[in-house]
Amino acid sequence: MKLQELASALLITHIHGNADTEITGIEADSRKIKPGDLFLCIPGLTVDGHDYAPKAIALGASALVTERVLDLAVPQLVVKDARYAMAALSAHFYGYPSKELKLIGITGTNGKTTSTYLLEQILRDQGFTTGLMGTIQMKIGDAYFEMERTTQESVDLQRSFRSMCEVGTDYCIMEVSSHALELGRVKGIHFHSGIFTNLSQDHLDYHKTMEAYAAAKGLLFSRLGNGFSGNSKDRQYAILNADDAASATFERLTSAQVITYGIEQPCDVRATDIRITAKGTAFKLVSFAGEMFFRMKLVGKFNVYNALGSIAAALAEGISLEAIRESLESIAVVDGRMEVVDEGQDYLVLVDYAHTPDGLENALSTVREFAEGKVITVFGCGGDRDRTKRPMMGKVTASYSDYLYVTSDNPRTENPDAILQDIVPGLAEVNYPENNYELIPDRKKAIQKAIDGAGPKDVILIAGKGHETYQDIMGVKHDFDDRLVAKAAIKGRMQ
Ligand SMILES: CC(=O)N[C@H]1[C@@H](OP(=O)(O)OP(=O)(O)OC[C@H]2O[C@@H](n3ccc(=O)[nH]c3=O)[C@H](O)[C@@H]2O)O[C@H](CO)[C@@H](O)[C@@H]1O[C@H](C)C(=O)N[C@@H](C)C(=O)N[C@H](CCC(=O)O)C(=O)O
Ligand SMILES: Nc1ncnc2c1ncn2[C@@H]1O[C@H](COP(=O)(O)OP(=O)(O)OP(=O)(O)O)[C@@H](O)[C@H]1O
Repeated sequence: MKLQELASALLITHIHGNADTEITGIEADSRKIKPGDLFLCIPGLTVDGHDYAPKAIALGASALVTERVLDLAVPQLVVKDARYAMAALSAHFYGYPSKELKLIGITGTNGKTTSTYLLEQILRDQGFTTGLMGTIQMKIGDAYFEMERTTQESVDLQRSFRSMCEVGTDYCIMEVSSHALELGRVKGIHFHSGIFTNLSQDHLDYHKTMEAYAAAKGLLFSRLGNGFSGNSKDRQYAILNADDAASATFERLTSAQVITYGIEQPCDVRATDIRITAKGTAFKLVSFAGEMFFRMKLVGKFNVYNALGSIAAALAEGISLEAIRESLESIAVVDGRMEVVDEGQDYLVLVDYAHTPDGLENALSTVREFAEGKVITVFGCGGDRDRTKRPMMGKVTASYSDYLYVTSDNPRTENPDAILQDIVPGLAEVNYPENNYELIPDRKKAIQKAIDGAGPKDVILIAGKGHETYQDIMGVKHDFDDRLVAKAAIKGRMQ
């Protein structure tokens, strides 16, 4: 594509340099430049992409997008906001692929990953070709890719959507993080529907206030507005959790058709008569499409919410309640979410990704409902992330646990002992007895100790890492998988 053609996406008519320069790719990271690429100079939060322009040119970049003219011998598109330009240009370069897919975005503090898998399963069982994007992985056709972030940068998103179109994808289900919404990563993307799971404290290191965090989430719904999805005449849906106060605001922001789901408040898709055991969840579904009993293998009331959001989205696509039930009942586990580590021991070991105060509260209140013995929790808090969450997470775990092992969870560049000390005031807040907890920064030792000390029928919840297979210490990712560590410890104890 010629540079001039690309510039038309931004209504730019003046180009510094040769407007006929051929652009064969588009990239915002100098380390990934290939000859012929347009390099976007993004002023970041840590470094300025303009500083990497010479490196990009040395690797073959044929033109630049800049926020100021650089004294470099390649054509330049000078823009006011390079991030915005990145979103608009990459959508244009890849031919607006999101208009060729039915894209369902899922946002909220907790439950995004789980919900993507539930909805994906329902749609696949109907014979649709699905793509998926989220924290654990991206799926394009039959290929799987590991993800660096929950929601990619706009260039990578558009590229991925184009690849999905090429393999005949009908639906893409993607997690949309608040960072992505705030940083404009999803600008210029046509969403068919949006699902909101819930809102509770997280990521305040970035958003600073809950109001700003909520406003970022709301951007998904304010964009779902014109009643039509891309070029097609399909109706857009905003699927909102009626039990979360933020939904009322999102409902006001959107002009898409709203479908509400929940347990407590009157709504369109509602679960009643909920039963929760260590083996799964049962509930009666009452909806505009009829009533039906569901029996899922997924554990926890929060998974009823995740199921309800997916049921509402699937009903909006015209899928029958019977078919939805069959799909949901076939799902055994979502990677690292309430995953049971079973070596035949007489106590229950669960690995769960809960890493927010609300996520922990949901996971632990569920465990409390079925635990016949003591509840023992192993958990920690991430380094270089929202510090105000730490005492809150301490308070929540203490409120629901009989014994606690406070340990490390990706300390990153922080001192692990200092993070543990930030959690302790939360325990004190609920007068948690000092001899009911131990601070063990070494996560492997903490898990081993929890398992060695468990009695018959006790439940050990190992929270925070879920599917993750590393521990980030000083920016280095060391192999670490809670499930493997727990398995080895259980076997070790049996010998
Ligand atoms: C807060 C945030 O999201 N920051 C993202 C942002 O960083 P930044 O603006 O500081 O960028 P930067 O690192 O200063 O770089 C500026 C520019 O220079 C370029 N550069 C940089 C170095 C170089 O050698 N060459 C080069 O070209 C970069 O590609 C970039 O275009 O742009 C970078 C480039 O795309 C991202 O890597 C970075 O994500 C960081 C790693 C991150 O941790 N993001 C997390 C917080 C995040 O996005 N999380 C959400 C939510 C997860 C959840 O819900 O739990 C997610 O969607 O994953
Ligand atoms: N609907 C929900 N409400 C509250 N907590 C939930 C819900 N669903 C899952 N959780 C808890 O949050 C944890 C993370 O779930 P999941 O990975 O689905 O969320 P997520 O929104 O994708 O998280 P992240 O943005 O950090 O990747 C689970 O392990 C569980 O403990």
